[in-house]
Amino acid sequence: MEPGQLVMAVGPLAVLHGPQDAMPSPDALADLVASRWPHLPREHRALLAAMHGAGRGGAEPVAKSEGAEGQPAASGEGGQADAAAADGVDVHALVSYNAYGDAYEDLPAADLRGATPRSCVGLWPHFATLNHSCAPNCVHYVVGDTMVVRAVEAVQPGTELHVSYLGREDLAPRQVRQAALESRYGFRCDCARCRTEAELPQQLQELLVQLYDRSRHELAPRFERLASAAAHIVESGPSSADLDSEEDEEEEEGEALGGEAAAAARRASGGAAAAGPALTAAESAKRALKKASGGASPRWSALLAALEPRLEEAARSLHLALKELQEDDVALDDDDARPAADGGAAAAAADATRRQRLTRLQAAQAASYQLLELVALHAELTAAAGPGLGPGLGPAGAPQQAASSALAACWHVLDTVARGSELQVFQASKLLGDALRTSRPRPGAPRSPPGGSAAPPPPEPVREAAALLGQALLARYGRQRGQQLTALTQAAMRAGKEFF
Ligand SMILES: C[S@@+](CC[C@H](N)C(=O)[O-])C[C@H]1O[C@@H](n2cnc3c(N)ncnc32)[C@H](O)[C@@H]1O
Repeated sequence: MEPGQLVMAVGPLAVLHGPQDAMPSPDALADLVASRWPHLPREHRALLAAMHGAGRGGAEPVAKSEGAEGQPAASGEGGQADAAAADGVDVHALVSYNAYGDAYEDLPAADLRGATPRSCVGLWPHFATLNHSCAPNCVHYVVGDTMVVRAVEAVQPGTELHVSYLGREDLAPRQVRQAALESRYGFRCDCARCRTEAELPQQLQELLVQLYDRSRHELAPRFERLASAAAHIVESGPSSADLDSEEDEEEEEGEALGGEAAAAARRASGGAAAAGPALTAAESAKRALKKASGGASPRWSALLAALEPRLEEAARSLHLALKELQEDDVALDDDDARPAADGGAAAAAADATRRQRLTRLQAAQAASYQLLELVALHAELTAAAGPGLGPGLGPAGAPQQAASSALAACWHVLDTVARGSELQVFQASKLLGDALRTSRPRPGAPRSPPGGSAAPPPPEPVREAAALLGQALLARYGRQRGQQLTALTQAAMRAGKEFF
């Protein structure tokens, strides 16, 4: 298969939809299947009964349904569940192992169809035959009712196709990923990425877990405070927010979040593929800043500045550990590093091999994604805070450049473990949006070179960002050309802007 090639586009046997960010519970899906059981065609019952964990008594302990934590046991199973049980099927077990749920369907596809994106939870029997890998060779997403699966790299005959079951927990260290898979799906992951990560020096593995915890529990809450402060500015104007004293700020720590951050937290707890709280809290800080008319206030800038040394300290310890690892390792072996002599097919095969043989450095970078993302967001917020307001501003343009290169680093990490993910598409569309904005001629500047009538070629950063977006779009949506590609690119950029 080639990158972007369609593996399947299949319909569900049962699906429930809800508004975006309010995913119906898997228990409700199990109830639906149980209530319809006596009326299902025999072949559908056979398909369901053949799913992993469906057999009563034969399954491992049932994983708790995602997104249904704290909810009372589903009602209404009654006699209908007995009908399934009489056929030897445990409907709740089969749903918990095989159902797919998402807080929102594919956003660029919904945009292109002019549809309002919905959440969903459903059973797609063909899709449920795919096993998990933490660095999968396929990407999957829902368009309307259809589950779409595409290869994201060249796949040789006989190679197993994998998807990721984890959503944004993909970007956590091995211990976190394995614990999630074990508790939800009852297996211990031993994929190529997990094995590579297990080969990292023990001290580095511990540091990666520490930094992940720190990103989520210490640094992300500070971004939440930033979001609360910006939301406050939106509601009451910059002056009153600036009057808050330092003591107030300390007291606020850990308090209920502002509107934007609370929405982000709700989103984060929405379901299977919802984003991790660290990421959404930081993203919401940026969204809130955008809404704050007049940009950053001095207080907001002070909070941003206070974050800098903490992030820097964490980033420095990671940087030193990775440098040490790099010195120990030959990152790519000679075969992988040599350019392919015989054209596209060989290059594609080399690319697939490289991804399957993730280097230790790549595995360590992927496990520290949460921190890299926060560093990138901090750089972005600093650039957005405007000249003279942000902390540590160097020469004009420097904060924007720092933000772009941090974002590009995130894109490359995603390319090793989450190629074709919506996050990779959105990071690339953000890069392109920023590159286009900074390359836009200033008001009053001549639009084309004096004496020349042809439009100038796009500046280098724009071309580079467009190429990264093109690669992510190819992996996720397959080969597109001409107007279709233009429409898809624009939809991805609109959806990315909405999302972040
Ligand atoms: C949706 S099913 C996938 C298809 C399943 N393997 C089958 O034969 O029907 C999910 C279950 O497959 C198994 N599984 C999926 N990925 C796995 C992996 N990487 N290693 C071991 N077991 C895996 C686990 O038992 C998990 O609960």
